[in-house]
Amino acid sequence: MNDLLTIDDLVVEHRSPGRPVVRAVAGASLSVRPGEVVGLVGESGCGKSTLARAVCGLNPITAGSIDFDGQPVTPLGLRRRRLTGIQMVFQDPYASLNPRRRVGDQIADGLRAARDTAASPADLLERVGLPRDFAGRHPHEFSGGQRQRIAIARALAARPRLLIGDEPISALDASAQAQVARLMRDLAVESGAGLLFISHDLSVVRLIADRIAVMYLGKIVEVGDTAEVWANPRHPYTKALLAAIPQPDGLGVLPAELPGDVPDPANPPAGCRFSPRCPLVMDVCRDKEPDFGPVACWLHEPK
Ligand SMILES: Nc1ncnc2c1ncn2[C@@H]1O[C@H](COP(=O)(O)OP(=O)(O)OP(=O)(O)O)[C@@H](O)[C@H]1O
Repeated sequence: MNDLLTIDDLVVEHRSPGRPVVRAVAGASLSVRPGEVVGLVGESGCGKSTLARAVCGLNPITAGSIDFDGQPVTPLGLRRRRLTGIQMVFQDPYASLNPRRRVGDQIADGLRAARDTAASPADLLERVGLPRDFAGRHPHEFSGGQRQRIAIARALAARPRLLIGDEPISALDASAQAQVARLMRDLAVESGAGLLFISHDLSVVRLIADRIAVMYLGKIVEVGDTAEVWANPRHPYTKALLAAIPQPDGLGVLPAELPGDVPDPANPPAGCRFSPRCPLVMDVCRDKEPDFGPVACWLHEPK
């Protein structure tokens, strides 16, 4: 099946006056097929949001390309973006929903964008597991999990072919996290849309994703089928992320044997970006960047 989304060697830089250029995405490649759920994981600051925003046309591309449905994605206005069939669900549903408007009216915006006259906001609320009569209420009347369901209903109303969740569960209570993640997966798959699900929480991504892509300092360092990556992580960074999961004080915390913080993307290390923190570092790692997939590590160079 053809890809719905193809990201090829994407570079996205942030430039602000008087500050060094931040290469937040530094040559990342990734694809999503229709009906496929791809989980994008990595620590805070590794460039996940910048990548997602570039896919939506919200961040200009410095180099490389993004194709959606065979067409290049370029920075677009909101109206055009709706028409392209990409919808995003953000981390904080309270910030992304308008507090002054009834939720039914906000969902109706999406239905209008898709020129959908058959469905009603109440139908969408039902699809995300909420009572139909919530349509007349305002966002502040709901819990975080309910608000995120409303944001998902609004996104779905526009009939996206690609749904992007940018840390959509990280602001929710633990009890709501897996439910909301599963809901996004079920609704995307049911409608044949692709889902790019961004999270620093590998254990939730494991529950819903067909494939996992691991990002480190602007690069995808490993991509593979979820079960395979989970059972046999190959990049030392993926291993470290997985090893961090059982820690009781939170997920995504690197284990003690991995030294140092994530380096500054404005001043990345030479060679492999992970080399200063890698327990298996070799000489070649400090000299040459491993610019290949599916595992960008000199220990796993393709033959
Ligand atoms: N508008 C901006 N101007 C300058 N630097 C930016 C801007 N937005 C992001 N950055 C920097 O780019 C890098 C990647 O940020 P990004 O938000 O994409 O990462 P992330 O993985 O999504 O992190 P988080 O999970 O914390 O949102 C970070 O170093 C961040 O400080």
